[in-house]
Amino acid sequence: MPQESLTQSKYRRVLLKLSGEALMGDGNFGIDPKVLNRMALEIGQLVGIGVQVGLVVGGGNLFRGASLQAAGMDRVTGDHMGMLATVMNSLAMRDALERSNITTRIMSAIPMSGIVEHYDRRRAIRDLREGDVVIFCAGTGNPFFTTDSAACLRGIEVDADCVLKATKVDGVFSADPMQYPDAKKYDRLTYDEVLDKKLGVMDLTAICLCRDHGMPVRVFNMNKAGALTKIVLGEDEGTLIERGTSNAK
Ligand SMILES: Nc1ncnc2c1ncn2[C@@H]1O[C@H](COP(=O)(O)OP(=O)(O)O)[C@@H](O)[C@H]1O
Ligand SMILES: O=c1ccn([C@@H]2O[C@H](COP(=O)(O)OP(=O)(O)O)[C@@H](O)[C@H]2O)c(=O)[nH]1
Repeated sequence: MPQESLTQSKYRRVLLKLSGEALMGDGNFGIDPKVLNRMALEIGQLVGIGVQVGLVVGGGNLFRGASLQAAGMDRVTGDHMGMLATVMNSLAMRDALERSNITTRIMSAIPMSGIVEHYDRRRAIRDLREGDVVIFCAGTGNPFFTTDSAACLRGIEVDADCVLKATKVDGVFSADPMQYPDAKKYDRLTYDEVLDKKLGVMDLTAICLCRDHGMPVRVFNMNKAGALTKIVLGEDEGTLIERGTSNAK
């Protein structure tokens, strides 16, 4: 790991959350290989400057328990399908990363011998220290949770400096910017402001977990080329959610 590079970056270790929907690109289901390759490139830039990268990939491009339930399926079965969807996305992401010569491990919350390793926190930390990208798949392993919560949980467990939530929008807004184009973007928010204002960018369980453990979360637009690298170099991209004061009023 290049020591002089490490001094440039604001973070030593990050937990990056990619939504499953981001992997669809312009499609409305599945995985777009062009998007995978672009993300691998961006993640490779982080690894190149010495940042340790943990990754959680969502499953919403394939299955979501809540949508399957709305179509009549048992919720827990739907959530199991959603968690398995995150495994498929993670396999595709590892493939893209390894084609870019980035050593990558996948650890699953649900044992899946022969396909991926079972999650082991100490092993994950060792692998991160060695510069491998570690993808945490199958969410938390439990129904009724989301991969946002899984990302925050794993981020806290492996002692990441920040959870970086990649989305389709530029940060956290006063209302969903997809529905309300006039919504105001926040640069900084406290956890309690996100909860009090019910800002829907991340589920509330995830925000509560981060609040209780002081884990900062930065929400940013993954479609902006170079945004991820700017963030680890300390630039003010997107919205930072953390303890303390804000500009939200
Ligand atoms: N207050 C808000 N600020 C920003 N985005 C919001 C807000 N409320 C809802 N959203 C929506 O949340 C989405 C981000 O969540 P994400 O996990 O990336 O998507 P999804 O849940 O569809 O997979 C954005 O695309 C945006 O439309
Ligand atoms: O700990 C978890 C994480 C995910 N899921 C299921 O997996 C689906 C896909 O995850 P998510 O919706 O978070 O994906 P994203 O929105 O990031 O694409 C969810 O809808 C849930 O059905 C779950 O049951 N438990």
